[in-house]
Amino acid sequence: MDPYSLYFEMNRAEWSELRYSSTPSISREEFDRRKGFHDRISFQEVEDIYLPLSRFIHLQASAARQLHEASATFLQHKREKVPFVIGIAGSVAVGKSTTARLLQALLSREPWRPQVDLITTDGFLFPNRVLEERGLMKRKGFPESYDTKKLLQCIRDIKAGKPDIVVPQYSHLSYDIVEGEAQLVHNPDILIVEGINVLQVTRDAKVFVSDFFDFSIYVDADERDIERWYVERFLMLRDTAFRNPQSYFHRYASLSEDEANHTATGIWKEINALNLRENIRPTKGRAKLILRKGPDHAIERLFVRK
Ligand SMILES: Nc1ncnc2c1ncn2[C@@H]1O[C@H](COP(=O)(O)OP(=O)(O)OP(=O)(O)O)[C@@H](O)[C@H]1O
Ligand SMILES: CC(C)(CO)[C@@H](O)C(=O)NCCC(=O)O
Repeated sequence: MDPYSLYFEMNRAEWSELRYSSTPSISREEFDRRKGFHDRISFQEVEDIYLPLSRFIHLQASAARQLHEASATFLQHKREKVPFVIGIAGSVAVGKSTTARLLQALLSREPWRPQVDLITTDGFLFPNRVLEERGLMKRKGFPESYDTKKLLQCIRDIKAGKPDIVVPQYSHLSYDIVEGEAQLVHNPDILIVEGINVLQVTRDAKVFVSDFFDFSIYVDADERDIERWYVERFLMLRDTAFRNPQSYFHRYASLSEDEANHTATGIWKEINALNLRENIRPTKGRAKLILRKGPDHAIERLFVRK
């Protein structure tokens, strides 16, 4: 079975042609001004890939709103604001957070000025205390390490338009849930849910997070490239965040480059690569859009569900 037969395949050149029908554009000045808007993403990448993508999602959201209005009129019900929910899945270190933050910024610039909120499923990991009790500290990111019931309830409530939904927060610095900290989601126009597990289904559940998605994206790349990005990020963190005594990985700050390489490769192989193969990559074919990156993070091919 060809897993891609359900998709329109487009290469970078074909996709980037779409930017000519994609308003509003963004100037170099605005791009430079909005630091943090793009992390390490190049202006070219935003112009060629992410502007048409924002436009494409805007189109999907508008169509969903129109359909909702038509249904409400037909049913003689008052129409309500229903958030358009987008899931972003993919491996650890493939660039989900970066893609999610950029899309959040671009979508909120669309002419209808939607309120776009972004949450990550990291906040639904069990706290380390629970993971330790259950012997799951080396299974962080695997399905059993998440409070999936709580995650489902939260997405369901947001999709139902309930106000002030509380999303727990995870800190990569302390490598744990931050007790007493929360993000409040107040009935946004668009909600982006980013996380390795957002397209997962389990045999024992009857409802899945993706049942509440209107659109979904899988960020894909060659496993060897993702491993390299993971190790590069680890090395970068060794020189920055790990230096902070509050960091769970503070002990890694004093590693030599070779030792850090070895440690990061070990964590990748023992935890994240296993999870990618067993639980994350098998969900790729459930996404409405697959973004396929090349070795330098540039998107080379896109697969859009027919
Ligand atoms: N488009 C891009 N261009 C250049 N670098 C990028 C791009 N996207 C991500 N990166 C880099 O790749 C690394 C991983 O990115 P990011 O943190 O967004 O991944 P993630 O999938 O959210 O990871 P995790 O699941 O571990 O939180 C980071 O060092 C980031 O700066
Ligand atoms: C929090 C997750 C699971 C997902 O973002 C990931 O970043 C993680 O911590 N994985 C466990 C192994 C590691 O430390 O990379």
